[in-house]
Amino acid sequence: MSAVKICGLTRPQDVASALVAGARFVGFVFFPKSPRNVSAEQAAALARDVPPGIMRVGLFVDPTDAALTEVLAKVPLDMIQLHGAETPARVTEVKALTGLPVMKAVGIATAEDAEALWDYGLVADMLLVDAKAPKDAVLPGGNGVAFDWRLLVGRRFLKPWMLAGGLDPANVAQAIKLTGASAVDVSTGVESAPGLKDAALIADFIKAASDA
Ligand SMILES: O=C(O)c1ccccc1NCC(=O)[C@H](O)[C@H](O)COP(=O)(O)O
Repeated sequence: MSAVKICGLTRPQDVASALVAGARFVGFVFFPKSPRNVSAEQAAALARDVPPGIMRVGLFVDPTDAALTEVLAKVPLDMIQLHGAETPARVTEVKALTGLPVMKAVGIATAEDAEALWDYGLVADMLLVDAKAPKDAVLPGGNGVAFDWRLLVGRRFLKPWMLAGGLDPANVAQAIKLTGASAVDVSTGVESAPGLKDAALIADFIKAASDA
């Protein structure tokens, strides 16, 4: 049974759908170019109704210290997700600055990309193994693109990790079986439109992940 993170939540009803269906992580995107971007005030309202034990994850892309501090002053987050080009040293800095666990996203397209997982595993608390963004993409993640999951077969990880990238209710069981992922992350695959989650797709996704 894999734990599920539903990322890019923007509406109270979507947070409720994720919680009712059994999500263990909920993600809020702080990246103005994203259709899933939320302000600190919006995120604070969304995060307030999340019960203890469910991880509230704030997703940032190459954030400044000031940006992190400003959001954390308003939003009760449990984990920081770094989804930009942050170096291992920056991951360490963000952990120290925020006092929160950090999950570092690593984009994978080739076996060489996957090698970076080792260095980030030395410093991050968790790894998000995601597809590398397409060259012309505006967003560094959340593009609904999958990578070749066979690149992970037999790979050892230094830290707990989540599989992401182009997952949906139809393919998540196969992805879990192939990679052995004990946690999975989805955004696009449970949306009716960018930034708008679909309750039935969320429920189908979590059931498929739980049954895998
Ligand atoms: O979702 C966004 O808009 C976004 C913007 C900038 C960086 C990352 C972003 N999303 C990442 C995620 O939602 C997930 O952590 C993951 O990559 C899954 O995305 P998807 O392929 O859409 O399921």
